[in-house]
Amino acid sequence: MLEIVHNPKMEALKVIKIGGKIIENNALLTSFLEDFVKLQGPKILVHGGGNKATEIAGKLGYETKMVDGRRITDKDSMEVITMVYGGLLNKSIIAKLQVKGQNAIGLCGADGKAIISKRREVKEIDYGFVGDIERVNSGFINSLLKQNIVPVFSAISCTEEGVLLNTNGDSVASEIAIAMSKIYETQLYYCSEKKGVLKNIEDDQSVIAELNSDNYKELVNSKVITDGMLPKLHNCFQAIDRGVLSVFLGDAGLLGSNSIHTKIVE
Ligand SMILES: Nc1ncnc2c1ncn2[C@@H]1O[C@H](COP(=O)(O)OP(=O)(O)O)[C@@H](O)[C@H]1O
Ligand SMILES: CC(=O)N[C@@H](CCC(=O)OP(=O)(O)O)C(=O)O
Repeated sequence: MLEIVHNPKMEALKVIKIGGKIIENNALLTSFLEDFVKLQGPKILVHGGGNKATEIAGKLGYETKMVDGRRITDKDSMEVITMVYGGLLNKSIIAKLQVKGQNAIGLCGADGKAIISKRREVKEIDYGFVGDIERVNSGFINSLLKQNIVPVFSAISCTEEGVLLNTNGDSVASEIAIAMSKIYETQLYYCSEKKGVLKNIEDDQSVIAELNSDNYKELVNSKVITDGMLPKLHNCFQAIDRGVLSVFLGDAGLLGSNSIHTKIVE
């Protein structure tokens, strides 16, 4: 594995991802955004919104199919995704941040050619318009940070040919954090409905304080870690292996003081 030497002279950057279960709960979203606004220094927000996309698709008469926590995204679903993630959710979050005095700009991967991806190859499953990230335009993102504008990314990337692709929000956050690590000492935070990785999914207090890759593999094999937590933790360890200084998982209160959480360690 590549040895990563952190440069203490680099400025700190925080990349924070919030899941759809926080966005759809107004009280949770408001208290999260209050903590987010209070964070000093450069910061980037990434948001999901899977549940809202499923709800709106249902109202339009489209059925949603998920495989291993990933959405099968046909042409109709991709139109819903673009409207819901890139429009409704992204712009609502921006409006809430502006009211709290935080200047922010809402983006998807096509804006500023920020996140370029490739359509996922069809193997056993055809995921449709789903993208795997190839590169992140760290220079463009940094130009926004230097103007004290907070970039807020939805979970949409774009191919070189200009095709918008639905992209896992956790992967968007980790790939941005990895790319920005060349310029900043980057910390990555995943805020979801649970306080962290749980030893027992039935017990919300059973948070594992520190998780390394060996414990992680054991917990996957013993099926303690399942569903959306699988791709999330894969992204966490990718980030740590590829230059991100630290990674934390917690709930909507993760940015507040004294919150219980899981720290990913090497
Ligand atoms: N061991 C575990 N600890 C915590 N959550 C887990 C665990 N195993 C599975 N999960 C599930 O993973 C979910 C988090 O993933 P996901 O739904 O993709 O988050 P989000 O959409 O909020 O980013 C939790 O809500 C929980 O249902
Ligand atoms: C390819 C894929 O599955 N993309 C996700 C992107 C949204 C997301 O990640 O939302 P949460 O963080 O709320 O789960 C989806 O459409 O559900």
